Amino acid sequence: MKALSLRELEAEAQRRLEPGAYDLFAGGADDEVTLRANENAFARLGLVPRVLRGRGRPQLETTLLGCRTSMPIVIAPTAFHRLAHPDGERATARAAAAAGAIMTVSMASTTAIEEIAEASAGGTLWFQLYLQPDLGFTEALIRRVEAAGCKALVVTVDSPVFGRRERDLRNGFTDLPSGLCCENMRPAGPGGTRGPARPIAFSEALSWEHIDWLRKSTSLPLVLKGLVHPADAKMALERGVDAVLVSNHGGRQLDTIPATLELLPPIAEAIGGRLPILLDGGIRRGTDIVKALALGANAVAIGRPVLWGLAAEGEAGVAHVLETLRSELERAMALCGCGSASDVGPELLHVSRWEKQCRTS
Ligand SMILES: Cc1cc2nc3c(=O)[nH]c(=O)nc-3n(C[C@H](O)[C@H](O)[C@H](O)COP(=O)(O)O)c2cc1C
Ligand SMILES: CCCCC(=O)C(=O)O
Repeated sequence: MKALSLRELEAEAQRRLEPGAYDLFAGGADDEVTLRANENAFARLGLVPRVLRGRGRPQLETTLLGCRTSMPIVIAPTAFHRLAHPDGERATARAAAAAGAIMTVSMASTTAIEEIAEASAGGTLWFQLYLQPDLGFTEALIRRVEAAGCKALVVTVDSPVFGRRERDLRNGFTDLPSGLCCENMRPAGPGGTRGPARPIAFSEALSWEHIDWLRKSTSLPLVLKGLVHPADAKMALERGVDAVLVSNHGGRQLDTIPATLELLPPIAEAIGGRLPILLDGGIRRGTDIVKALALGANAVAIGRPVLWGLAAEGEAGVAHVLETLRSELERAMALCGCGSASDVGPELLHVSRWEKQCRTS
């Protein structure tokens, strides 16, 4: 039987995965406060629909950074797809392309970007980058990514150091199993060969100057991933980036960051419509997407659900995730009286009486 919801799909994936791999995908940092907060925030915010607006079937197509997409749902970068399923990132890319959705390939993919691009066969790929202190290596990787046809660089800025994931420490999960590696981290060797994969470096020295350097190093649009402070959103505007992705890394980096949904309104205010805003963290239902759009996001990104689909059924599982969320979003918009994203606004959100009182007192 096909999973009816993304939550059912997670249960199916958990049955299929080694416990250590499940924990690696499911887990967060420290006490996992942020991990839980992301999903809970959606449940706490109510929707108050409009009726009798006669808007017809909701239209979900949209354009992000010049890329057409069938719906405002992007695949967030997640590492190690071949740990979820032997077909790995190729399967994800095929499912995304068939659904007309954008896939963000992780720098820590277990399949090389060129092979993912081949599997994607004309689908839209973005590439996620951890800026490496070795700028020569970073630049060579950017050239690789451009040559493979990726349409944007998603630069992750929330990881000056790696978060502490206690499930992995408890499970002794420190390395990928033999035969798997971060294929994009293999520098070019002589005669078209590739050397052994380098470890991904996390650097506390990264600064806005590196973003300026990146801006000059590529003509690809730049998305900053992992912004949660409105002051940083203003900096992003000044530095000429092309979009921001409001993210707390799915609760895997700094624990106790509030839910991304709660952090979105001040960021949307700071950006003031001048850049597209994406949000990730805890999106599991079509109604979650309506809430993110109502608070100012142009699109959302999904991380773990894609891994659950992949683990459960490979390409067909990822296709099922995308189709489930697409149809849930369409139904939720119809039930809210919305014919397109432009109908989705804060008037649909329920601000409880006690919240109003807290704000005014
Ligand atoms: C297993 C796993 C691996 C991840 N790998 C990366 C990564 O390589 N690069 C990155 O920027 N974010 C990575 N993320 C964070 C996701 O891009 C995204 O921010 C997060 O998963 C969104 O939350 P969700 O899983 O609740 O949808 C990873 C998340 C998970 C769960
Ligand atoms: C070295 C791979 C990093 C993947 C990542 O970002 C995550 O697990 O959250």
